Amino acid sequence: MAIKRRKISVVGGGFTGATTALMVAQKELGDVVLVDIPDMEGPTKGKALDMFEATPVQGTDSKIIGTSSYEDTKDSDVVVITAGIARKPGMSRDDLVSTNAGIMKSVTKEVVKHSPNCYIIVLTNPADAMTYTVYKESGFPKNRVIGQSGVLDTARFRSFIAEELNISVEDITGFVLGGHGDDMVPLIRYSAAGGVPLSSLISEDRIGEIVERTRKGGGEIVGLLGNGSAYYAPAASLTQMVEAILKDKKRVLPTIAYLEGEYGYNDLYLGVPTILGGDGIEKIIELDLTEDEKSQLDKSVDSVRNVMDALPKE
Ligand SMILES: NC(=O)C1=CN([C@@H]2O[C@H](COP(=O)(O)OP(=O)(O)OC[C@H]3O[C@@H](n4cnc5c(N)ncnc54)[C@H](O)[C@@H]3O)[C@@H](O)[C@H]2O)C=CC1
Ligand SMILES: O=C([O-])CC(=O)C(=O)O
Repeated sequence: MAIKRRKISVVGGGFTGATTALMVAQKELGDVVLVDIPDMEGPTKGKALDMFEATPVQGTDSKIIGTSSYEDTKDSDVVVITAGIARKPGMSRDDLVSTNAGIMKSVTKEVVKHSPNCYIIVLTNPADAMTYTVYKESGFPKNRVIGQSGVLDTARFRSFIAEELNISVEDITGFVLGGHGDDMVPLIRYSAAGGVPLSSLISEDRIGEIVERTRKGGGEIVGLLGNGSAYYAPAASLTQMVEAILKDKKRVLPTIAYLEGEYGYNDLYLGVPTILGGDGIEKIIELDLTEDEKSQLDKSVDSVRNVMDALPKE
């Protein structure tokens, strides 16, 4: 049987969605379908066509189309959901909950109807609660519904550390746990530069400042942009996750995963270290936490549960 190209659909053709479509195509991970609402059909088609016209120059054979019809997404291997509203200065991610929960429900119905076997990656904020909403609405097994927060939060942390030490970003490893909010938990004990623990390279006070900047990393960009939120680093993070699944790379990446007892939490989507491969979240890695780390994680979980309490009830 002939080998078929992979198909990746990106729902929401705004800043993050369009940038993700471009990055996924640049990596030749498959053909890309960018979907938005009917009112946005023209701009969505225009963006996709513009990207497609870049492919001869870039030497990449990905087809890219824009559409408002889910028929075009039929039989996608991976669907990335970025649909919804983004925050503006003065807002928290949690202020988006009711509008975006409604959008998640309607989008998920269409995704499931047209691609019943796909892997779904959710970006839309508040990301932990939106991933939970998509999981419940889809009826998919938990390994096929994955949220994005930790790759981005860890990338921010790694960038700031690399800048501080003036060494390659590639040599910095780290993990950020917890909800995608201002009390996420960067795990210093598991962070290193070229394998050397951070605590022996940077003072405790300075690490504290970098942790704080990481926690507020999304807000820093919102403040600078003035009308919307980050999209280059979020799109790069989504692309890495799509690649991990489609190439069955079994990457160790922090993702928003469904917990059933892991870390002591139940019926909750939360950022934790996972193995991401050809079957989605193939494993949740349980790290030993100190009392202080666990209490920071509990605080982050309380924030996620508060947002979940604000989800529209059935
Ligand atoms: N989890 C994370 O790490 C991050 C999450 N985000 C979140 O991602 C979401 C998208 O952000 P941006 O792309 O910057 O926003 P944007 O406003 O540029 O794009 C959102 C797009 O979704 C579309 N849309 C709205 N309802 C839709 C529906 N029912 N079906 C299909 N498309 C629909 C809009 O027309 C718009 O084109 C926001 O909620 C933002 O907070 C953004 C960055 C990082
Ligand atoms: O800050 C926001 O609203 C968007 C986001 O989640 C991020 O950039 O981390």
